[in-house]
Amino acid sequence: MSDVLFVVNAGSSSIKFKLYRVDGEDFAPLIGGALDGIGTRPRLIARDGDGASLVDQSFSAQEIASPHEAQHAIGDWITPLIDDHHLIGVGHRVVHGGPDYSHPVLIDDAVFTRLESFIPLAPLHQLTNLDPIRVIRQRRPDLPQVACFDTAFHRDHPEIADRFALPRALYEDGVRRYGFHGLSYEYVAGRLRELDLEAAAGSVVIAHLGSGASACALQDGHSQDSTMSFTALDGLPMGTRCGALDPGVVLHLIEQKGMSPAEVGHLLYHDSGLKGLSGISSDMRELLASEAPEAALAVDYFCLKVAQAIAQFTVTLGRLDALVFTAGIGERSAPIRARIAARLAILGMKLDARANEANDSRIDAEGSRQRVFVIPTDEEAMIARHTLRLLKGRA
Ligand SMILES: Nc1ncnc2c1ncn2[C@@H]1O[C@H](COP(=O)(O)OP(=O)(O)O)[C@@H](O)[C@H]1O
Ligand SMILES: CC(=O)OP(=O)(O)O
Ligand SMILES: [Mg+2]
Repeated sequence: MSDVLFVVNAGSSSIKFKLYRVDGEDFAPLIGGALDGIGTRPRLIARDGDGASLVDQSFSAQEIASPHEAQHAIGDWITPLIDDHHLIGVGHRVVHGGPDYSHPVLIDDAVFTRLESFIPLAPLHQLTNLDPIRVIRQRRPDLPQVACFDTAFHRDHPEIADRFALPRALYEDGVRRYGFHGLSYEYVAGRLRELDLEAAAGSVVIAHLGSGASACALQDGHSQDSTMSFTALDGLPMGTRCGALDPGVVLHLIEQKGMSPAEVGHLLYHDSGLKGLSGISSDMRELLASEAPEAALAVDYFCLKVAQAIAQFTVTLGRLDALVFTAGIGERSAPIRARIAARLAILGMKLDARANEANDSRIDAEGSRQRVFVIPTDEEAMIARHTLRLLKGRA
C-alpha cells in the first residue's frame, strides 16, 4: 500500500480534488478531478495520472444543488479508491485566514472555530472550504487535516498595501487589505523562477483571471500589493462579482433603495461583474462568442480594468519586468490577453501574435519592454507541497 495525500480545492461553483502518491518529499498525482456546474449543470470528471478518464458523470441541478451535495458525491466516488492506499492526510484550500494565519496550519477544534468566524468575510468560499473539513473530521478524527490559505501569501506585504484610508482602530479590528489567490500566486511565482530566474527576481505582475479574478504585484517573488483586499469582491470585475465599487453605491442601495444587507451582498457577489454588465452570462467564453453589444461592453470593461491594474502596479513597483497570465481566462484566452496587452502598448508591451494564439509559455514579441508569460496555475500542487511539509515537520 502506498502513502497518499488527498487535496481539496472547494470553490463557489466547483470542487477540484487531487489524490497524490507520496514518496518522501516527492508527490505525483494519481487522480485529479472536479465536480463543476454545481446548481446548474453538475458534472463529475476525473482522470488518472496519465490523463485517462476515470469518470464522467452528469447530475441534475436538483441532485447537486450545493457544494455540500457535491462534496458528498465526490466522497462516495473516491473513498473506495483511497481505501486501496494509506491516506496520510488531507490538505485544503481555505480562502480566508484573517489576520491570524500567515502559514498553513494543522486543524484542531480551536483553529476550526476561528476559521468559521471568517465566513462573513468570504461568503462565496469559506463555508464551502470548511464543510469538507468538518465531514472528514467526523468520519476520521485521527486523520491530520491542513488548511492552506489564499490570504497567507500576502501577509508580509508592506503596511501601505495592508491599509485602507480608514481610522487605525478599524485596522486593529481586522479591517485590512488581505488579498487572495495566494496559493495560485505562490505556485506561479515558483514556476516563473524555473522558467526565467532573472524575470522572477524583478518586478512582476501576475494576473489571475478565472471566474474569480485578481492581480498581484511582486518584487523578487514577494507580494507587494494585490487588487483583492478585505474580501474577494474588490479589484477586478469577475464572473459574478463587481470588483472595485464606490462604497457610496452600497449606502445608496441600503438607504435610498431599501435593500437589506443580504440583498446587497447577493447583488455584489452573485449578480454583478460580467454577468451584471452583460445581462447574458458570467462565462467569458459565451461573451466572446456573442454578437450582443452588452457582451462586448462587458469584455471591454474587463480588459480595461485588468490593464489599468497592471499599469497601477507598475507605479507601485517602480517598473515592470514581466507580466504573467494565469487561471481559466488568462491561460486559455488569446483574444483577452491580446486586448489587455494592446492597452499596455503605452508601457512598451508587445505580444507575438502566433505565440499568443498557441498559448505558448512566453508570448512577448521582439522589442517588447516586458517579458510576457502564460503559466497554468496549480493550486492543488501548492496545497500538497505545504501539507506535506507540515506533516513531515510533525513526524
Ligand atoms: N478558452 C477560454 N476562453 C475564454 N475564457 C475561458 C476559456 N476557458 C475557460 N474560460 C473562462 O475561465 C473562467 C473559469 O476559470 P477558472 O480559473 O477555472 O475559475 P475558478 O477556479 O475561479 O472557478 C470562466 O469564466 C471561463 O469562461
Ligand atoms: C478567492 C477567489 O476569488 O477564488 P476563486 O477565484 O476560486 O473564486
Ligand atoms: Mg479558482
